Amino acid sequence: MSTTQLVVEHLSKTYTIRGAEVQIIADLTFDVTAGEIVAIVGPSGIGKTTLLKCLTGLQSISSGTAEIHGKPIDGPPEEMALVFQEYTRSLMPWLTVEKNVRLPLRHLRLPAGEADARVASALASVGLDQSADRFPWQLSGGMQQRVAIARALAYRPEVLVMDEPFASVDAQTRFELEDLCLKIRDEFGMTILLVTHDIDEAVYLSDRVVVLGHRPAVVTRSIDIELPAPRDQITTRALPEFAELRTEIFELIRAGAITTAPSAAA
Ligand SMILES: Nc1ncnc2c1ncn2[C@@H]1O[C@H](COP(=O)(O)OP(=O)(O)OP(=O)(O)O)[C@@H](O)[C@H]1O
Repeated sequence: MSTTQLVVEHLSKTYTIRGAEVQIIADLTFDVTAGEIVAIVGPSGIGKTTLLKCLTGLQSISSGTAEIHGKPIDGPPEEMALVFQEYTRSLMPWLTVEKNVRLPLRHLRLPAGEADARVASALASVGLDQSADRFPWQLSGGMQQRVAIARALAYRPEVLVMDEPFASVDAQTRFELEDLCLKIRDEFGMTILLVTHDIDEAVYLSDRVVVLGHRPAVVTRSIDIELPAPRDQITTRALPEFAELRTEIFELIRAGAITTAPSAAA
């Protein structure tokens, strides 16, 4: 039976910019089921990162609600872990890979041996078990992003939230990291919520794509991606349905493009 995990109702967000109230997000309503991969897409500057910040408690919600398992989100929920695009800024360069992955476990007060087991298993899941003693700056960009993902995995969140996680790596590494996401979801039953600019990535990875558009932002469409599983970088992307979904989403994003600069709320 599917369980609704995250419920967003009439969420709006207003920033104060140069003394004026500017509404960025207007009245967003959607939910996420446990174990789903949901991609949020939309034109640049629409408010995708702002939405993730509201859902992860890093920014306050101006009105409406976001709840995880029925609990209002009003600070970083312990059920979530976040992976950002900028892995160079999220990893501690003076700590080894192993110590970076262990870092968020400190406050969980795990029984002896449990932290070691989680770190070892997370590093093995991302294929970095041989690199535990190296430092982030000794690794490639793709490997560093794997460390950031391993750190989130070791924490065992129910929901993994990622903001353009693969934007800074080369195309081949990007495909590998996308497949790693699918593997993580299958292995750990984790829910994944990600923002991406890459429409093909959104279609390839997701069970559902939520398209944001207009200013202030609304959900212009929530599209179920019913492509067959298991997904495969070559055969899935070659399917006619894949091309149809890509075109549909591209047109929705174009139609929802922001045509005016942010302006003060009425
Ligand atoms: N802390 C803040 N204070 C004031 N305005 C902000 C703040 N953060 C973002 N904004 C503004 O909110 C709008 C949405 O920004 P946001 O980064 O959420 O968009 P985005 O869709 O993630 O953009 P992109 O696709 O380019 O990364 C932009 O106009 C941005 O300048």
